[in-house]
Amino acid sequence: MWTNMQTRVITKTQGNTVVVASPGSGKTTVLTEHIVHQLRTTETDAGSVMIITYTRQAAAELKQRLFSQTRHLGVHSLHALRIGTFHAEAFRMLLQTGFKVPPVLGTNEQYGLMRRILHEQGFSEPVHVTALSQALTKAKSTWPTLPVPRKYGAVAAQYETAKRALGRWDYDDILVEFCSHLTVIQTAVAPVRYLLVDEFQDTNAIQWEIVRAFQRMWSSRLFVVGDDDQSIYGFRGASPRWLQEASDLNPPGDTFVLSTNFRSDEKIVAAASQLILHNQQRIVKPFESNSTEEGWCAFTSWRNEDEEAEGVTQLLQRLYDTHPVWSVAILARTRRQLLASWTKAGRAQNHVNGEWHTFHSSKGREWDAVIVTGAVNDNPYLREPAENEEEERRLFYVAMTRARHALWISCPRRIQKARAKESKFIEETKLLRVPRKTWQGRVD
Ligand SMILES: Nc1ncnc2c1ncn2[C@@H]1O[C@H](COP(=O)(O)OP(=O)(O)OP(=O)(O)O)[C@@H](O)[C@H]1O
Repeated sequence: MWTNMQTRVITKTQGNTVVVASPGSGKTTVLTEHIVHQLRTTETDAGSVMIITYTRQAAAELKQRLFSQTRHLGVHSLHALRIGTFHAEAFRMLLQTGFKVPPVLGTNEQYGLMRRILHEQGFSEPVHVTALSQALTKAKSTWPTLPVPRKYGAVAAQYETAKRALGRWDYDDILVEFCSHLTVIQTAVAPVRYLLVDEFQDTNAIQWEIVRAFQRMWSSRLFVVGDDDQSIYGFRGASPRWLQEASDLNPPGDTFVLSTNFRSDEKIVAAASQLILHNQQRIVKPFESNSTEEGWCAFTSWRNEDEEAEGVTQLLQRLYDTHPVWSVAILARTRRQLLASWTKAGRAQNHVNGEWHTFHSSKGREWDAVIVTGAVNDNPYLREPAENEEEERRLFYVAMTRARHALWISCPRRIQKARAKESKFIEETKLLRVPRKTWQGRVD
């Protein structure tokens, strides 16, 4: 049963639409329903519609949802929809212009080339390869492209020369080249009359430029959904600013706020709401749970990572025994941290169920039970200290809001033999510390 606000968004057939929404409020669901409604009830030509998702996996899931939802509805034109990431759709359009598009370097090839150049310049790796690649991505996430920081200037120039000599592009070049060839694209490619973008809070400046270019070239209608509180790709130049800007450009009646969370039980929503209130730069919006269940939300601390891993393993075992059909995820801030806890948990016990994800890769997903591990300040697993506290808080918020019924937060007081301090975000959630013995609570 849709809420009134969801119904208004789904059935809107005129003008631009901006949907600003809280976690679990049905952004992706509403976008999918909206497009089905659009195709069923209006003369919209599916070939003139483009839907942008943030990852290839999200594009595949959206396609699957659309096809399964419309199987019995007589919508036959779905195959004509263009669904993909900004990069994939820009690449396809460049190919359609007849422009000679060179092969794009895969990540391993790109890192190999960078490593060779860094080695020749006497830099050490692997930290610098990652840092260089991120610096280049960030520079090219704006339009026109920004200069890279001075530290990387010489090596970045050499990398660009070497790449050109090989006759290759890298991933970041796709959007830069796209923006450089708008005139030919406008005439050679089937117009995009309706552009829909999911996860709009993770748009960067060059992607926003592409949205604006579509509007200039083809007067494209725009439908975007996003949650500024879930903007977590600042290191790639993403900013929640464009969601605000899209909303500001819209007449007030065309911006909608979805505030009812259909995913998480009450305590989880209450704790996450408390946390995100601490961010200053955000669109203030209500956030309430639709669930009639209290749910479970608890945190505890451990002497060290080994003890934490043992606690998590016991919890997983208990969950497996008491709630065998529940989906479970174990989340950590970084991949290295995840690997460390997975190894420790695996060593403690062979039988470990659940999916293991970083906070970033948990985005857009949901599980019945979520265990957030290694919740400390100044996380030693981060290669560079976190610069943007608000983005770190958003990451923690994304992790917490993946849970449907039970959320456990866990903090080791020593990491890699050094003292670690409990994450300040835990206090901000207003959760009270639970003794280790009763941490499992909900499943005991
Ligand atoms: N009106 C509704 N009634 C019942 N369930 C709903 C309703 N709208 C959405 N849902 C369910 O709520 C859950 C969250 O929906 P969805 O994944 O679309 O949210 P989202 O806003 O994209 O989430 P997030 O941004 O946190 O990833 C899904 O399980 C979806 O089926």
